[in-house]
Amino acid sequence: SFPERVKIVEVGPRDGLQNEKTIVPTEVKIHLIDMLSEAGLPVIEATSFVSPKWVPQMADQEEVMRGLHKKPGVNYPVLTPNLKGFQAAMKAGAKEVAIFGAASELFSQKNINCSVDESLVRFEEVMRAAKQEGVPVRGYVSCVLGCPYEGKVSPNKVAEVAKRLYSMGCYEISLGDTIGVGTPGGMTEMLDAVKKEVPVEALAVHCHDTYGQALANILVALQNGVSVVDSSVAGLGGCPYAQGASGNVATEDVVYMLHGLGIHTGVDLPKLLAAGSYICHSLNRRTNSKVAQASCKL
Ligand SMILES: CC(C)(COP(=O)([O-])OP(=O)([O-])OC[C@H]1O[C@@H](n2cnc3c(N)ncnc32)[C@H](O)[C@@H]1OP(=O)([O-])[O-])[C@@H](O)C(=O)NCCC(=O)NCCSC(=O)C[C@@](C)(O)CC(=O)[O-]
Repeated sequence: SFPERVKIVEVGPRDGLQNEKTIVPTEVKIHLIDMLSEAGLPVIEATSFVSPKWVPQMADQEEVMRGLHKKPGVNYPVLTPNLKGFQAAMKAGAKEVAIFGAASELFSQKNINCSVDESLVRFEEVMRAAKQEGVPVRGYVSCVLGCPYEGKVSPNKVAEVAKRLYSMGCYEISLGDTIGVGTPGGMTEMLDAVKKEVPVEALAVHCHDTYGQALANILVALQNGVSVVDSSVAGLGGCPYAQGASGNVATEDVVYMLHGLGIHTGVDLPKLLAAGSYICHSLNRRTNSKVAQASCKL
């Protein structure tokens, strides 16, 4: 059986754009976020407070936060890898943050320049500060179904990192198939291990679509009781520290599948398609959403 309602976490403005080679103008990012909120998305990850030397595309994080038109009832979380990022996010008016760890040592080193254990110490600092400010924190675990540097990742390692993030106070744990290598069997095995440590109500899946497996993996996650799905409008994206990782599953395709299953999302598909078309036009690139491609031909 499937959940009646699924919360979609739109990560296009952050995960989708962070890897674009040419700097996307701040006003384009803001307009995209506003179109996504108008389309009914309840959570839009807006930007990240990371080092501009590491991810130049996110260097305008403060302007984005100040420029977007906050729609009542919509959350605009931002990534914060450390206390410095958290403090900058608070100054820019963020009301929710996300910390991002990994189930793979090498990925952690490449992505945030520290070991998994060191990252958890940094995240504890962010968590303490967030608790003081009453700010909810989401936790990511990357490489849950494979790592670009280590290959296979053990479901037990994923469960251990997820548990640590949950125990420190993350209200939701997003399980990232960073390079989109997973298949439904691997997703089931990984979720079985994680569900022993973290209640399924607190889990989200974050699937990249590199091998075309994302919708199948999401379907399996829904059958396992997961009711939060991350996705990216037009299937934008890729992680700058995961070579060859293509975009997230397209939000349009997730919404189409969910609505087809009779699952409520609150998202208006035509408005979402318009947001996807806007950003593809601005970036001069083709959409990765099959639903958007099909809708253009209709
Ligand atoms: C984490 C650090 C900062 C460590 O980087 P570091 O070099 O180890 O940090 P440091 O503390 O030694 O500081 C070095 C310099 O960075 C500055 N700095 C330090 N912190 C910040 C900050 N928060 N904001 C702005 N500046 C910062 C700091 O002030 C200093 O500046 P300098 O003195 O050289 O001028 C770095 O590795 C970094 O920024 N990494 C970015 C990683 C990233 O954004 N990756 C993509 C997102 S994760 C992802 O896409 C996966 C996900 C979430 O989508 C899920 C999935 O698909 O799996």
